[in-house]
Amino acid sequence: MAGSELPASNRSTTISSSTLREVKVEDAVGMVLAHDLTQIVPGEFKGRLFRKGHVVVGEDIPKLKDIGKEHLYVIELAEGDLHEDDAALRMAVALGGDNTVIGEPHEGKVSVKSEITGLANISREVVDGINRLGEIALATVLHQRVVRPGDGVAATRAIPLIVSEQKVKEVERLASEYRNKHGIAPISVRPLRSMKAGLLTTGTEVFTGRIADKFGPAVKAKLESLGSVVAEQRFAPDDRHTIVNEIHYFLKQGYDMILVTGGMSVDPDDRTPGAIAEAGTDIVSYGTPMLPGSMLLFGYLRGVPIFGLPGCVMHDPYTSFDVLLPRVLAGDTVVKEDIVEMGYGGLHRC
Ligand SMILES: Nc1nc2c(c(=O)[nH]1)N[C@H]1C(S)=C(S)[C@@H](COP(=O)(O)OP(=O)(O)OC[C@H]3O[C@@H](n4cnc5c(N)ncnc54)[C@H](O)[C@@H]3O)O[C@H]1N2
Ligand code: MOO
Repeated sequence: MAGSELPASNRSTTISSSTLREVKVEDAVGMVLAHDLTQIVPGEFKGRLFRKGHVVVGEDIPKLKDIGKEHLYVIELAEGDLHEDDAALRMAVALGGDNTVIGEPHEGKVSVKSEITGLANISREVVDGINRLGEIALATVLHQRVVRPGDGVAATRAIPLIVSEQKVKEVERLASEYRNKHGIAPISVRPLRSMKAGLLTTGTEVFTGRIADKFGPAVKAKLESLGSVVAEQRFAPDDRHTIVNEIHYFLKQGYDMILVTGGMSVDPDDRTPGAIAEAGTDIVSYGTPMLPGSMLLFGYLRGVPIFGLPGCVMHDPYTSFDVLLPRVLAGDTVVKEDIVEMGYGGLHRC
């Protein structure tokens, strides 16, 4: 029942059986705003100028005109329809789970934020299924991304001002189907365990003191930023036998993880991959399809995760180590297919 032939002040639109009636801003004094109104001043401000529920007063009129509003809506919601804020909120409540917190509706949007440092668990299947429905939108970070307290993990949004409740019920159905099947919400954050690592730094140039060690501080900082520690660091020359012995020493100490740095590439003095294998490691992969970090080795030595860390981990903030370390800390068993999948989207720097 769109009435475009009527004067603007009387114009109304019907969505499902709800009605949106347009009122000229000059006639809107005393009226309650039906939704948040946004102002954008590039480089200065983007946000809510007026909040849903605000009662319009005379001095609002020039401000409303400044943001391009000549008319405001009066909403008469029909049974079975939802206001954008309520739709976005119900979606977020249905989707958000462990270690997430849901924000207040804002301009038809609700954010789901992380409460902890952890690994985002995002079901791509659920996200795509929801975005196929139309009229509603769900944007998320990538699955397995490290998030910090307060980081956004997802945001829900209603596209029109009024959304059929059926759409939201379908979101709720998809979310609860996922929860029943996987025992976790489709959008959640998995905590990281605190692990103690043994760190072996190889390289004759470092062992003999020709150059100062730069790997130790870098690896310690990476672990500490995720709540773990390097419990002990030791040094070895580029000698396979010594490296094997040092790895076995760490194993005996009962550390949760063993890290070996340097000597991971193609030179004759690069003894680390051979030594890790000789120590008895079940190698999941030597080589990862990600740059930087392509020469990384990952395996398990009697169940203990062991990494061979190539040179770039020393100086690059985001390498294959920064992808795999949080997976290990989250308690995942890393398999070959996890490594295979790192190549798609894995080019960060070369
Ligand atoms: N021809 C090829 N060259 C390179 C390849 C390749 O496949 N073919 N791979 C490249 C990649 S990727 C990496 S990463 C680097 C280095 O790999 P390595 O792990 O073998 O590193 P190193 O040879 O042991 O050392 C390289 C460089 O870094 C210095 N270093 C090592 N450890 C320390 C330390 N603890 N503190 C300070 N500095 C350290 C070392 O002295 C060397 O200057 O290889 C590429 N090349
Ligand atoms: O393993 Mo290299 O570290 O890709 O740069």
